[in-house]
Amino acid sequence: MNAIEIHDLHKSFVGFSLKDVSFSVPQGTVMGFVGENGAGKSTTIKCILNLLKKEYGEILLFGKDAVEHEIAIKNDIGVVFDDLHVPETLNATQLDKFMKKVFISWDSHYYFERLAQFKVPVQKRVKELSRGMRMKLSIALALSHHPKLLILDEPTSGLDPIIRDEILDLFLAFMQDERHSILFSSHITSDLEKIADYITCIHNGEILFSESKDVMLYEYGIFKGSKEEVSELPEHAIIGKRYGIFGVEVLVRRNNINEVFPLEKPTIEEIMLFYVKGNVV
Ligand SMILES: Nc1ncnc2c1ncn2[C@@H]1O[C@H](COP(=O)(O)OP(=O)(O)OP(=O)(O)O)[C@@H](O)[C@H]1O
Repeated sequence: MNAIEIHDLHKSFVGFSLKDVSFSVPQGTVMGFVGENGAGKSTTIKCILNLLKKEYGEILLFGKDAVEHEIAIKNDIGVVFDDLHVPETLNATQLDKFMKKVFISWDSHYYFERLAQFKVPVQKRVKELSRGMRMKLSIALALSHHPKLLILDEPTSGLDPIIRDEILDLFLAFMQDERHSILFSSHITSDLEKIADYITCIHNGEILFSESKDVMLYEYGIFKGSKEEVSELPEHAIIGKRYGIFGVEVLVRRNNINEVFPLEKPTIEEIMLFYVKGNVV
């Protein structure tokens, strides 16, 4: 089963639209969601959560229509945005009382255990917490009603590498249960390299690719050479080209290329850059 299934999602603002966005997050997997600033990641996530009304298209969560079954489904979802959206004057203990009223499955014991594990002070008001602490509190809040799906919109942005690593470990621990799934939007592709099973890339409101990370890293290769050498590559194998002072870099699919061409292994960031900025002419 798919935790998330999106078919032909369309949503317009003045000067921007999501155009027939389709992709799925299989249950038990982590989907990395990448794209430039303004590509449409948050808009897609807000449509999934019904915080924005879609114009057309279908969004299924655990096989059920996300709008029709919104209230029942919300109990199975934990959400982390890039900042904590709760009243700033409350502390973590007061937030526990509030969350008990929101979620029937709210687990105070589990919540305070996570806060102790993350070393989040429970009496400090939200506005007095550092950014890393706020994000850890946000994650404790998202996890403590025992969701099956986490939807994360840039949860590690602006955090130092040590806290980011701790937070990624929390998500990996969450994924120990094979029924759990994560949709993880991020600009930090190295984070996704660590935890994602699939990568979906959006550009100008359109999905460029949605593929298995391992397959991508195995199937794609970068050829570096002169213009003459590059002209010998079969056109249909070329996904993108970047011209530099020392020659041309070309992203290709390995199985379309003769073995005589030496290929380097790309990173997710490079694959994304070639798709978005790579000029094929
Ligand atoms: N409520 C809104 N009203 C009008 N335009 C909006 C609204 N929300 C988003 N947009 C526009 O939609 C486009 C996509 O924005 P979105 O926030 O989805 O991008 P993003 O991929 O999440 O970007 P970032 O990585 O910077 O967070 C942008 O051009 C943005 O200005």
